[in-house]
Amino acid sequence: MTDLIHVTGGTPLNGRIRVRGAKNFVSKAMVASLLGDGPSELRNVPLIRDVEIVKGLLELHGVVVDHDREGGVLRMDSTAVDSAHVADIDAHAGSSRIPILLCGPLLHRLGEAFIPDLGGCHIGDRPINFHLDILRKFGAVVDKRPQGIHLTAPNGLRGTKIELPYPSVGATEQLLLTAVRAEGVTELSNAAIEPEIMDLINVLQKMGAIISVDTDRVIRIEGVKRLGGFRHTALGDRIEAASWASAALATRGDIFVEGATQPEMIAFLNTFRKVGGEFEVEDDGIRFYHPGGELSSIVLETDVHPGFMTDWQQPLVVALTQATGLSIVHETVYENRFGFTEALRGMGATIQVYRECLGGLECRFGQRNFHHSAVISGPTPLEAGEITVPDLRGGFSHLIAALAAKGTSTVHGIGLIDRGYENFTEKLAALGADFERP
Ligand SMILES: CC(=O)N[C@H]1[C@@H](OP(=O)(O)OP(=O)(O)OC[C@H]2O[C@@H](n3ccc(=O)[nH]c3=O)[C@H](O)[C@@H]2O)O[C@H](CO)[C@@H](O)[C@@H]1O
Ligand SMILES: C=C(OP(=O)(O)O)C(=O)O
Repeated sequence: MTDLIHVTGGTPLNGRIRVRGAKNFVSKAMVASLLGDGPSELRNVPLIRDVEIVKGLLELHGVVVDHDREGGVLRMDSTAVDSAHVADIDAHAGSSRIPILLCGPLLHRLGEAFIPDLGGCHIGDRPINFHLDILRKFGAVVDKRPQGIHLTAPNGLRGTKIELPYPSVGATEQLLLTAVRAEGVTELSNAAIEPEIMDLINVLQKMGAIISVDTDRVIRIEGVKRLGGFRHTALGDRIEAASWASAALATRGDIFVEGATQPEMIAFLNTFRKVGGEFEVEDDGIRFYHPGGELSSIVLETDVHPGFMTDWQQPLVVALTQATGLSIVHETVYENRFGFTEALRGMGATIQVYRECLGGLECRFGQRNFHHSAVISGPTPLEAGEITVPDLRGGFSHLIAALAAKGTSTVHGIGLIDRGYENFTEKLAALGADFERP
């Protein structure tokens, strides 16, 4: 298969598809298995590239992984974890952001860790200063080398008190994965509380950890000496669900997303309704549909949970090109997440990006040189284009634009989409899309 897809747009997407476990949880639960003495079993695992990447990382460290791909079950046995394979792990440089989360588990298991340069979507600088500050506070010694970061813990890891400058998802996970086996008590203030983090806490508690979460973003962990394995079914992927919902809206379609769940999508559902989309929540999923007539423009700010998440922003912006009036979107989580709008402009969308904060939320990017607000004027018919995928969600957004556009578009670099969307071409086919992946 080549890395491109030809899409002939203009057909509403109609039908039923299924989403499985969340990319942003499954990969972390896989890392958690490294902390356990016994075997772990994770169910509802999607076939996405990030799972393959983390499987490779675990295997490199001696974890025996059995993957029932169709059944979506991963069995991970970390009994034989024995070395950090410093040279080999370099092969994972640039693959995803997950390697940084191996620090705590490897320091506990081996007293040493080597982390190659990270990958992930290019939607901002994505520094790891919070991660390294956390690890240092636990007592780790961090040595930055040209090809990555080497960590040791000569005196073991000890519980600590930390306040995050910003409720970072990854840094909160870093702290959890390190604190559960550190000596003593750890307290984190200004923690991220995304549903994927709560499910990671579920996993860690099943393994034997003692963790409490207060309503004011404070997480407290009492370190324990050993953890066992876990058996767990991953929560569904609310980003994938929202992406298909946005595709239904942009193509005037009707999609039932099996596996989508309401509690994790409250903020998205509110916004979807304000734009004019309709939805019906069922026990096994959510039906998202365009009810006919015009869509409404909205004012939207992305935020940490329980706000409107940044990963929902890009697919929804495509639907907003079809709404009547001016929509304003203020991106407050990443400084550079509107790059994908350039291709949309090339397809006929009217989108202007601004350095200013167009919204009321306090944001870290306001007085700096980042185009992090967008004004979308609609409705604008979209014309087919030749597009190159910039990042995971931006790529899916381009796909939606091509599906909504008149004519045949060519989307290059769709391999990036496989990182977070399971079998998306099969799902497109099930929804009646007209496309060819040569
Ligand atoms: C694999 C995974 O789960 N990825 C998700 C995770 O990314 P990730 O965990 O990388 O995102 P963070 O929540 O850490 O990042 C949020 C903000 O904090 C900043 N920051 C973060 C860490 C740090 O050490 N220093 C720092 O300045 C980042 O640059 C960004 O501006 O949460 C994001 C926010 O919901 C999602 O968009 C990503 O899909
Ligand atoms: C930004 C994302 O992922 P990552 O952190 O893996 O780059 C995403 O899932 O949209």
